[in-house]
Amino acid sequence: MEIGFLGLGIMGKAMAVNLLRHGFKVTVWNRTLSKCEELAAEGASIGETPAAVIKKCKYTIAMLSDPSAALSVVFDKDGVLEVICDGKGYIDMSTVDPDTSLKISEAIEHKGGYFLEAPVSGSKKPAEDGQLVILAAGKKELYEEIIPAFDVLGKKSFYLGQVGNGAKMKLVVNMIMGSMMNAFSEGLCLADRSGLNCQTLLDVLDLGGIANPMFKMKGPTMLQSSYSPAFPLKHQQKDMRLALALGDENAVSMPVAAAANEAFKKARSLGLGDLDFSAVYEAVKVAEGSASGTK
Ligand SMILES: NC(=O)C1=CN([C@@H]2O[C@H](COP(=O)(O)OP(=O)(O)OC[C@H]3O[C@@H](n4cnc5c(N)ncnc54)[C@H](OP(=O)(O)O)[C@@H]3O)[C@@H](O)[C@H]2O)C=CC1
Ligand SMILES: O=CC(=O)O
Repeated sequence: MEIGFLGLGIMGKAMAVNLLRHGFKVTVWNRTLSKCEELAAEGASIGETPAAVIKKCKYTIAMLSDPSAALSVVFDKDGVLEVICDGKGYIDMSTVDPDTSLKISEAIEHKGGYFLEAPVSGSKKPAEDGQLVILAAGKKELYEEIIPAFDVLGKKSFYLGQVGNGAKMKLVVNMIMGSMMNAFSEGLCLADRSGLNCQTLLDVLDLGGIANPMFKMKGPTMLQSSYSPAFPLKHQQKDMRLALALGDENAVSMPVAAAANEAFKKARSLGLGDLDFSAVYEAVKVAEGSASGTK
């Protein structure tokens, strides 16, 4: 199966490498074209534009930063829409809002192409290990045809029905994750400020009912203030913002998520947006520091 791949960031690069290592022929494109070289060394072909990739491949996957990137790659000059046609499939695995996905889906189907949204849960390591959880929605036939690739990229795929449902599911999951990361950061801060040993807190958490892989993986690096990006904080804040918009639309009150979003915004304003999302701990520490200073 020949697959096109648009977007070679943290996730896209790992996913494209996985496909190559499992015998897929892959043609890649990235806005910063130099990033394609590493993939070429793994055996990928390079497409000069998104349109060139679509032209060459029956199926093309996109893994881009946000709604504006996802729209730009489809609608701009030399974009997907210029050449997509009958019999071609476009699978957008970026985390975007349902409206963005729907806009892309309608434009592609209008040209005779097939569309699937398929955002993923799981970060850099699961992407490298082919252990993502895939949240697909859209054209069922395309979902069935692309399963061999999904089987390489993920440990489980869900087919969720109409376009928008994959985006919504992903935003709900990441809204919960971002809120948890904030509660965790506040807990670490409270333990520290009240004279407890934070490593002991991690050990206690890991043995109880709220043990989870995220606390286990991020806790030790957070205690070392080490935030090499697996999931960039700016993307987590984008997901909180999009989840809150979904809440607005459905009149769902989400005060916990709204507070978490503020903390991620604060972290961005401190220049932490390109670090891992666990760097929100630094923003929480700053907030707690100024609060205790005014006591
Ligand atoms: N990292 C993670 O743990 C996870 C991320 N996600 C989601 O996956 C998506 C990708 O994440 P990740 O790989 O971490 O992000 P990165 O920031 O590492 O990569 C973003 C990619 O988008 C491209 N891009 C950005 N803006 C544009 C634009 N205007 N036009 C064309 N291309 C553009 C970048 O190109 P360039 O190299 O030129 O900048 C790059 O290839 C995001 O939606 C994210 O929320 C989902 C699950 C986990
Ligand atoms: O979107 C991020 C993730 O870890 O999943």
